[in-house]
Amino acid sequence: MAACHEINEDPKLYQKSNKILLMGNPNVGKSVFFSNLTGIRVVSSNYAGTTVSYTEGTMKLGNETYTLIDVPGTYSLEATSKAEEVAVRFINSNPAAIICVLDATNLERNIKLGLDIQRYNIPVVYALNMVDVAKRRGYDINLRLLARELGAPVIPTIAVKNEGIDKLTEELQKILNSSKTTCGNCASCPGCAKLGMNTWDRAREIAARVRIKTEGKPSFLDRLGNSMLKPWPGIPIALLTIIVSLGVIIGAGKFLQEYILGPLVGDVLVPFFKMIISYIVSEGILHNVLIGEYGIFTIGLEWIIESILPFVFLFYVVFSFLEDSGILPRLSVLFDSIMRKMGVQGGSMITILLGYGCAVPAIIGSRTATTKKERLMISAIVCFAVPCISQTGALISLFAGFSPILLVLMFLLSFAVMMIVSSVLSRIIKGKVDPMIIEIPNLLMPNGKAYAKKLMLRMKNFFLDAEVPMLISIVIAALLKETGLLEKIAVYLEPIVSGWLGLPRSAVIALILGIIRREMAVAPLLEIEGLTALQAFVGGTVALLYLPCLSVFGILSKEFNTKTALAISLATTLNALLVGGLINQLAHLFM
Ligand SMILES: Nc1nc2c(ncn2[C@@H]2O[C@H](COP(=O)(O)OP(=O)(O)OP(=O)(O)O)[C@@H](O)[C@H]2O)c(=O)[nH]1
Ligand SMILES: [Mg+2]
Repeated sequence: MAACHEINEDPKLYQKSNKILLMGNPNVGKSVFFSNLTGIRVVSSNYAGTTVSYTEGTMKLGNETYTLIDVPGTYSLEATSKAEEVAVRFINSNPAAIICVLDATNLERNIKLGLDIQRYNIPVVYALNMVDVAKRRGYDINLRLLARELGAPVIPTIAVKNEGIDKLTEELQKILNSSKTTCGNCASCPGCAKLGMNTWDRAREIAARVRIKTEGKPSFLDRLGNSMLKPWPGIPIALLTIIVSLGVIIGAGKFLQEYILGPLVGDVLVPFFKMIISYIVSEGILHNVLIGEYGIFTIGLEWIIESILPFVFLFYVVFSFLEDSGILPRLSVLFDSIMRKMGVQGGSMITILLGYGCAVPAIIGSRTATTKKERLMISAIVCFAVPCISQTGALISLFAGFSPILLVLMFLLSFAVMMIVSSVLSRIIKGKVDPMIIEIPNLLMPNGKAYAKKLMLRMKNFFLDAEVPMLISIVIAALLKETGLLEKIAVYLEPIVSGWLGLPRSAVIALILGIIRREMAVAPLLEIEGLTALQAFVGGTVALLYLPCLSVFGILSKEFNTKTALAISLATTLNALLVGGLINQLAHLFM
């Protein structure tokens, strides 16, 4: 999903009239509301900081059309991160109204933000979301009292089930049509009467008054959620989660590859396209680009559908479950001390894990980091040592012909590189990393519909954003081969490719195409006959550590600057060639 989290900061949007802002603390359900109200699918996950830039959509209320904006979550209106800066900029941009989403299970800090927003004198309606989880935890909320304190309507909602949305839009319409704003300084409403009081104290006091305890025992999910935070049984559960996740991705992926997609490609699709295209296009370059050795309909289908797709699909099946259940932030707490050794805080683990899907959303996701140093550290770690899932799929396919131990060794090697690179960078990069601040969300059973929609969104993004550049790189491969250019380039790179890395000369194409897409640094190796286990390992190592693809280069330039993107690209390439070459040379020395 190369560019699926594309950010689009259009300054004109801040000036637009008729804006309605969806605001609130992180992880309260704003993006689910946004999808429900606009019909536009955006990613929502059960941890703070899913939306780090905004998304806009249109929404009709009566005869009026409004621009609804999914604003990044914010704990306060004093921006402490890049994502929060966006929220503050929006509230100061003269919106027509705000839908402030409150999490019923975290009343104090949600009411605190609600009170802060109240002071802006903008028409607001509060959605008290996650009332189902509050009920599970054994309490209700006195809505009338809360509405009185906040000086605006409060509507109970369960966003994932679309409950309460109609009532919410009805109230929204009413407040937009009335001239009354939330709270001026009227001295008669409870809010203004207590204006002198510290907002935190007021929020605490209101939360205590509106919460009504209904029944005793916490549910199984709440008890499990709490115990997962302690080393016992948290660490065994975490390890089991990791093993099961990898087992599903690799095991089920190989099954899909071997028994379903492999035969589909090899026995049905490739012969079918070969037959049709041979009939239409006669021998020549076009014929070879389409169905030749590096043809789109031969190798393209094989690499994309057979070697990569099963792993991408299963990665998102597993990862989306981990995201929506609230397991990931719990893993971050348990692994905080390891992450600290790498010079980042535990919470950044989620962002780095995102990189195992694709580096682009991980780099954008680093916007939630509270210091520039941490943002740079996360982005660099992802570029240096985290393979994207397409590349992992290609690596699994490459090592399938040898031993699964190679795959384990490759991942151990990437962790070692990650530790070394991060400890060096944490010394080089100036600045500081804040102590861990991570919000632990409720443990949730993912909502089936929301989960399926997210999976579909991610697969759609994979096909649109990742596969187009991959097809382009296959065309380039075919052209390089057909025009004889590949041979000419290979001569220049031979000392590195064959001399230093010990790879066959034809592996040069992997280094060229790897610039466009990460998995393309591996895929051509699948086609080389007679590759030894050592060559496969060295080739895989170079590919894994090699420079990030073009989309990553683009996002690094955008999020930081071109100098940073160039520095990271150069450093990763040198590192890849150095480590790959050393493995080859040492292996020859000892074997
Ligand atoms: N049980 C339950 N889950 C909900 C409800 N609303 C949202 N969720 C889940 O809560 C999680 C957070 O939802 P998001 O829409 O990503 O939250 P957000 O406010 O956009 O979060 P940020 O983008 O991080 O600020 C997701 O896993 C949703 O599926 C609800 O009413 N009940
Ligand atoms: Mg969101």
